[in-house]
Amino acid sequence: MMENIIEIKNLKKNFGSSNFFKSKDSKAAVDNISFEIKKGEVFGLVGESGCGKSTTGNLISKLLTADSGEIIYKGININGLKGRRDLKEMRKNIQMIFQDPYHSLNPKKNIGWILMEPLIIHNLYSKDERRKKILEMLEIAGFDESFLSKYPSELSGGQRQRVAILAALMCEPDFVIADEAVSALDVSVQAQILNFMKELQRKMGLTYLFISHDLNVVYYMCDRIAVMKEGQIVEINEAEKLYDNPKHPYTKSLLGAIPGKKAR
Ligand SMILES: Nc1ncnc2c1ncn2[C@@H]1O[C@H](COP(=O)(O)OP(=O)(O)OP(=O)(O)O)[C@@H](O)[C@H]1O
Repeated sequence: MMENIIEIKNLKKNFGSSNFFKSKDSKAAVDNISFEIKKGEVFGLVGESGCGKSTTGNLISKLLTADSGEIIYKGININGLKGRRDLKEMRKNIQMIFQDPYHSLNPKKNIGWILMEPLIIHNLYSKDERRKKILEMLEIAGFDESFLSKYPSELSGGQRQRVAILAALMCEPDFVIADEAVSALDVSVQAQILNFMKELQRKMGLTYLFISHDLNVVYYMCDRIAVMKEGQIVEINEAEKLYDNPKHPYTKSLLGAIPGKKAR
């Protein structure tokens, strides 16, 4: 039995700012969801725009604070975590990759700086070791050393996303939340980035929460998939089973919207 790296229990987030303004039927963005992700798994979260996928990712990474529920990461409820040191340690171990590498990379800094920064923030390694680590990561991405002095504006969209991914992985997290990680890229580049993420997963023993509105992309990447609708999870199953034999009408309608279901 594989152990769980994360367990989500009855997680809830309502953006209504105060009880006074909250109408009775205001819907929670994340409405009492529960699921668990096993160590080494790629777990997909799929659903239409506005269903609460990003909010879920942001709650788990603690960019947002949940109203209620538990986020149990390696046995500890991080929803209740307040201490600065505990939070910092958690932020090292749980990293996010976002949709838009144009905005997530600092345009004024070169790639060497961008990859060095996380190591400095978390005070990891000596100077020499940092350089070694950066070169090691560059090699995995297929970049040579000259890349370090380049600026984000000199890179293609796919190269930028690779750099953003490397930056997220510099501190060797074990759990990575990828929120629409390939949605901003040309279709021709998407597969390369997905394969790159798979390769990194194998090499670094990562677990992914992979968020996307694109069921084909999720199917390609994931071991198990949760389908989200209006803040709730309506179905969770192994990717193959969910794709071939959807149970919930909403999953069926999502699949029905795919012109030609792709094989993986
Ligand atoms: N910071 C916020 N303040 C108020 N409402 C928000 C905020 N963030 C999200 N929402 C609302 O919460 C709901 C869920 O949004 P969320 O971004 O999580 O959905 P999503 O499935 O990720 O969609 P998308 O892919 O379009 O981002 C939406 O109704 C959205 O308008």
